Amino acid sequence: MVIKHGMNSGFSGRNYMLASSAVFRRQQFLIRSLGGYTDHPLQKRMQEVKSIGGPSVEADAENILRAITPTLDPSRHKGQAGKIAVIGGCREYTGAPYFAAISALKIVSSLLRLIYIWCRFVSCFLYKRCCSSHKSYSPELIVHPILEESYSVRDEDKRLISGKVLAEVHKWMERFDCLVVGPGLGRDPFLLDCVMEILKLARQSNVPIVVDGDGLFLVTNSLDLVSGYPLAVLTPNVNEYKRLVQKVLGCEVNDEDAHEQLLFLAKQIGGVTILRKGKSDLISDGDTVKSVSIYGSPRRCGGQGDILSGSVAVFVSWVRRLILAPDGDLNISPRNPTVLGCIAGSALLRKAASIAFKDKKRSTLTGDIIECLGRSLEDICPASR
Ligand SMILES: NC(=O)C1=CN([C@@H]2O[C@H](COP(=O)(O)OP(=O)(O)OC[C@H]3O[C@@H](n4cnc5c(N)ncnc54)[C@H](O)[C@@H]3O)[C@@H](O)[C@H]2O)[C@@H](O)CC1
Ligand SMILES: Nc1ncnc2c1ncn2[C@@H]1O[C@H](COP(=O)(O)OP(=O)(O)OP(=O)(O)O)[C@@H](O)[C@H]1O
Ligand SMILES: [Mg+2]
Repeated sequence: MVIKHGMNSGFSGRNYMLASSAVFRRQQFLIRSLGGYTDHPLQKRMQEVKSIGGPSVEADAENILRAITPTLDPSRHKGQAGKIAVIGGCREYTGAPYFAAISALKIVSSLLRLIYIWCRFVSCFLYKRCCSSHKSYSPELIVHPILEESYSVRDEDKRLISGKVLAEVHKWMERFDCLVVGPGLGRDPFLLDCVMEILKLARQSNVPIVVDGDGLFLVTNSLDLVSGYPLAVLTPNVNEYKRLVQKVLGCEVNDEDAHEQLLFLAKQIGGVTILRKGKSDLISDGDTVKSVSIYGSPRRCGGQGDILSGSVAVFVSWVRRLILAPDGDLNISPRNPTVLGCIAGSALLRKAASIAFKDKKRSTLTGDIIECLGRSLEDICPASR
């Protein structure tokens, strides 16, 4: 089987050798772990996935979601539906990475159990608090409390500590199907330096990355981290988008020409995929613009963006697997997985939000929406199909 490269064209010399061997190892790993993923409906779903490029700006989101979602197959074992890592969390924001991780876990149901959260490690006391809060939210989450903030580390120890963090992440990197970077990460400079190295490592290993929350603060100030990487997805909210537009385009957000501006922004960042969250979610990879306007919820409780980032990560990894499947069509543009994943993630979240709102009205909270993810998925893509 021939696998097309070309996703890391920015590497040269020794870096290229290192990167390409990491890419090769990772592709081999993905193919090995695809066992059981070559079900008969795969061909049909591949055809459906290819039909995304229609002329309409409004995406055929529910059909895309159905085409991407693997059938439930008793012959599969845990982890075969994908492994997602969420890198985020700090003393203030323990909720955000949890929302992202539990959403990914709920969507893949019993097929995925390996979710990793890297949350900040400040001291034994905070380590216990941060770690135990995640564990008590859900014992199914696997938590790696390894990140630290500046004030808990002496200057002379910083190199050593960041080396240890990277070594720990490196052990797992090639097994991940997607990283979510940034929910509740905070803005501590030392912490962000470590995450910067993790992003570089993910890119060298060809792992898709969904950047959200404070991860967007980081990449907006260091665009090289994602620029030209087709497996990067940025999911800015209204403030994060404004900062991105100001930094990259040097102007203000223009809602009159929202589609053109988004297209240009994605192009300027070298073809990354941007999902601009709002009344309609707008998605562009610099080549095309799609929108998802499925009715959601008028309630704007904090945490819906975190659900979205976890959902997008799952769908991006599923499209990638479809593309890399031994019987799959490897000619699909490498950019497509991220656009398709964004469309599906957005559709799922918005439908879940609308179901939750019907029941809870003004008291709808993020937890209520997470509880409706299963029904949302079932409504669009029944488990019995
Ligand atoms: N329950 C939770 O733990 C939640 C945490 N969240 C996290 O909260 C963080 C902020 O997200 P928002 O959507 O509020 O971000 P926004 O950028 O929309 O708003 C944050 C506001 O606070 C300011 N700000 C934040 N940190 C600052 C700092 N260190 N120095 C100066 N100004 C600062 C920003 O400039 C902005 O005005 C993200 O990491 C996000 O993931 C949200 O996801 C909501 C849920
Ligand atoms: N005005 C709106 N009307 C309807 N839906 C919206 C609106 N704004 C956002 N959404 C939906 O809510 C989801 C989350 O977007 P939001 O702007 O709340 O993200 P966020 O601020 O990053 O959230 P978080 O609090 O998790 O950080 C989006 O996917 C979008 O579908
Ligand atoms: Mg957010």
